[in-house]
Amino acid sequence: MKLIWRLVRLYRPYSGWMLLGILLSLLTVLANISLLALSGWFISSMALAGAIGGSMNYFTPAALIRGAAITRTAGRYGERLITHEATFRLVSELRVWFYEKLEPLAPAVLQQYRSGDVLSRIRADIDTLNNFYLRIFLPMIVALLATLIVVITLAYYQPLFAMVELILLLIAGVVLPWLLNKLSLTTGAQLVQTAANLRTQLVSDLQGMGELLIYGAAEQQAQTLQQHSQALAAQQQRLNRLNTWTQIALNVTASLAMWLLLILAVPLVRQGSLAPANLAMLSLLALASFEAIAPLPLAWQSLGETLAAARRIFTLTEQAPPVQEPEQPLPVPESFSLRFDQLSFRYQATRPWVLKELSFRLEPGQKLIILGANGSGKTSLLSVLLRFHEPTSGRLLLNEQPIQAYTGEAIRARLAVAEQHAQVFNSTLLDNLRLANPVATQAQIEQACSAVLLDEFIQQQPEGYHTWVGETGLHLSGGQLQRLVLARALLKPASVLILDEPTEGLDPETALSVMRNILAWVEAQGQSLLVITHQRLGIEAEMEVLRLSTQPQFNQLSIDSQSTRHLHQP
Ligand SMILES: Nc1ncnc2c1ncn2[C@@H]1O[C@H](COP(=O)(O)OP(=O)(O)OP(=O)(O)O)[C@@H](O)[C@H]1O
Repeated sequence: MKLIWRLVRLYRPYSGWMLLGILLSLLTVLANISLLALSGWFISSMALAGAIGGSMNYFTPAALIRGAAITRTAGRYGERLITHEATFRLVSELRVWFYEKLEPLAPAVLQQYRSGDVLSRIRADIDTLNNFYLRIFLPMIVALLATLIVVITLAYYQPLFAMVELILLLIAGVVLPWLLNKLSLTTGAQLVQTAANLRTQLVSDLQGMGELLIYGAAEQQAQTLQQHSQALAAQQQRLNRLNTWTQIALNVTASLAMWLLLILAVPLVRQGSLAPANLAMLSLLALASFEAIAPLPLAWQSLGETLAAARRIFTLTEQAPPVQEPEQPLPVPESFSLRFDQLSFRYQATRPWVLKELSFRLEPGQKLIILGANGSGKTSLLSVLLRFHEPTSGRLLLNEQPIQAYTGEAIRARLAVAEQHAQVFNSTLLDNLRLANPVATQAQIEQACSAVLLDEFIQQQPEGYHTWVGETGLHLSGGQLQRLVLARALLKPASVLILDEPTEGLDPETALSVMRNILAWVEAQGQSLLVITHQRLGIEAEMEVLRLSTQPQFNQLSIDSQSTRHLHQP
């Protein structure tokens, strides 16, 4: 119930559209019921008038029948138009809402999910939420209102008719759907999960197709995919079978209603307390009213599927962001110092410490290398600085104010970062470079590329800066990709340039030249420079060097013996 209430709240901005959809749908159903009932009355009246040689005014009923037919057609058209418009608007808004909810969770929380899983939630689960209004909420409300109107109409002629009709409508609208729901709830939830597993597996297999072929594991993966597909088909088949049987039971109940009313009405006609023409009208009214009930079994069946999709979406969106943003943030000045003060960090309370009581300082314009072996926590340190993770204890100060006083966005706006496994987008070199600085001039872009020695490669390309880099930069060599990421970071107008393993994939000669050029670049821009690396870069003499221990209990940074200068210690 809580889940349904949360769904209703999401739909609230579209309540006007939804209400109009419900009204049009109710009008259509009532027009259809009236059409059948009036036709029954009209044909019987005409036959009776003919039989006794009497006359009757057939203009009014004929006009009413025509009116009902037109209302039914126009109502159906309007209802489809409005309900689908409302749903499409809602789905597009839902995707944006979901994306906005994901943003603060990236990357810390999203790392716990497979990329295909998140993709599946944003696409298929949100699509499934369509069902809630179209297949569940609307048919239920319309069925309820139509039942009320039909039962009141029948009660006007004979309370017993109303009672019989109500019982049969309840069987068709509540008992049958309840049974179907009970039988299909587990399968419905399994179906959502299996479909999600299948998509996740497909995305992951397509991304890693190269490795699967190299390790000869493609056949095995294909078998897993086949198992998921077969499970999905079996679940869909079971749901379809259940649905077909329910529809049959529903039709039988509708016919039963018509026959029972006929049987109950005949003695009344004989007694003269019911007009003969009303016999056909009331029994056809009873039969037609089941049209309003017909979508209910499917509505209940969709409920399992829809609630499972909603649960998967809400589980993700309701995760607490790893970092709390301040209510009244301080502005981040253009130039600032950073100070780690006895800072410790671990990813979870149950996991080992990654950083332990770390203290160091980065002043404006300072150039610092943090040297540490693999797994010593260099990238984690960067994650804390970028506000992707909260320090577990100790303080990180920006201009001597706790980092929590600033928003993550404002801090990141002042930092230019070339991450170790940075993402490049499936676009041109230029687009990827402009990401860091959309207003960069061509001259600035060329300078940055020349600093990282990428200019020659770009000039050799027939399409120059418009060369396509491919998915995750696949059209580039490892070294070219690394230099593209470095050039992108140089282009960002930031106070601090941070490079994580900047020379990864570069040959020693290129690496040294690139690092020297970067030093000159930050000098010219007046930026601070923080380099984190596991290997010496050959520029240590021109920077301050700190060494990070691999064992967090000895994590205090030591000043590297080979460095020439001393670090500002807090
Ligand atoms: N998202 C994460 N969740 C849990 N543990 C993590 C996560 N990321 C890193 N770790 C762990 O934290 C430790 C430090 O990892 P980190 O990537 O910060 O080291 P590093 O010094 O950058 O290593 P390298 O030089 O190999 O890139 C490692 O033991 C790693 O397994």
